[in-house]
Amino acid sequence: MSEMDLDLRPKRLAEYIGQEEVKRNLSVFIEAARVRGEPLDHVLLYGHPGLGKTTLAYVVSRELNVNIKVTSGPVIERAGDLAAILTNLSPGDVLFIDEIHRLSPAVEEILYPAMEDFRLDIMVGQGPGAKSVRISLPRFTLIGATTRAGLISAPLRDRFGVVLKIDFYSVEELAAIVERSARIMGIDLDRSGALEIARRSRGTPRVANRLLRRVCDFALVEGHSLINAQVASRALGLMEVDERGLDRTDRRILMTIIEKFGGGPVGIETLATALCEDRRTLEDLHEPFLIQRGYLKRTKRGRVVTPLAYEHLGVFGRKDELFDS
Ligand SMILES: Nc1ncnc2c1ncn2[C@@H]1O[C@H](COP(=O)(O)OP(=O)(O)OP(=O)(O)O)[C@@H](O)[C@H]1O
Repeated sequence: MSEMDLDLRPKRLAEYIGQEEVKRNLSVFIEAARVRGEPLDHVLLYGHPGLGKTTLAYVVSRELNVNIKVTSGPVIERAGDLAAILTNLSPGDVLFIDEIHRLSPAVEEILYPAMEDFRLDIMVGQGPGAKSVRISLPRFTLIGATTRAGLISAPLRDRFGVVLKIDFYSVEELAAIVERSARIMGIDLDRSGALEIARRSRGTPRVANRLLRRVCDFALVEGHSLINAQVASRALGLMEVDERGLDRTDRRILMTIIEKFGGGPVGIETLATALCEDRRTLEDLHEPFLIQRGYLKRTKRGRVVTPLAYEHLGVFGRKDELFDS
């Protein structure tokens, strides 16, 4: 992550835009932990990539006035890696594990007693001489993040006292995020420009800030000192982000289902192969947005495009047979 991203991150709960219910819940739990002088209960955050889960974990640690250690599921390969991280925490610290659903079963196993009783049971040595050693840990708060709560094993999920869903943002909230970022970056952006970027940001702050930067590059090269709706719209048009926020890949996904698979249903693996895209990219980055906006449906037999997709792409054909009869 670049320095810029870190600078744009809100530092306090009050600066974190949107997610009102999540913030309300967290502030109560944070306050209660503070009054009791105890660490915050373990928190599981779930939501699509780029919605600000990592940002929120930093905010929570700052509100608690403790250190945060950041890692991710795939990085912790062996039980020993996790043991090293846990034994280095100070009392009250936050441990943030991104993509927590990707922890290996062996690592998950040692995480359970660490979360529940703040102890580690590890095997030392091999063969008949091997013995289990118990180490007590400082009381810490685990914040786990995952793209889908369903990907997490039930025993792990049950050990989180607080489970919070981070949702897509509204256009108004994204406009506020873009305006805040523009202020920090010293960019002249008016309300119409902010709304134009927000509308095309697929409900996601990470996308909003990325589009803001690209629009800004465009304005610089074209010599516009102020970013308004017109400048933003032209720049986003050149980037092939359409007025409903679909990018080239989104349109390619819908078009491929229509042209190669008669509108669907088609399985995700087959679709990924036809598109030469990684299945995870499709599932994590494109599908949730297309489904949420009603362009795509997930059925038992695979993915199906909706009449809205045909309409948006200006394609006619199977639509009538499929949906109107
Ligand atoms: N609720 C918010 N309010 C204000 N700014 C936000 C908010 N959420 C995210 N941002 C901004 O959006 C930028 C992009 O978010 P970023 O990609 O860092 O999210 P993230 O926390 O890594 O997401 P996730 O962990 O959910 O994938 C951040 O630098 C931050 O400035």
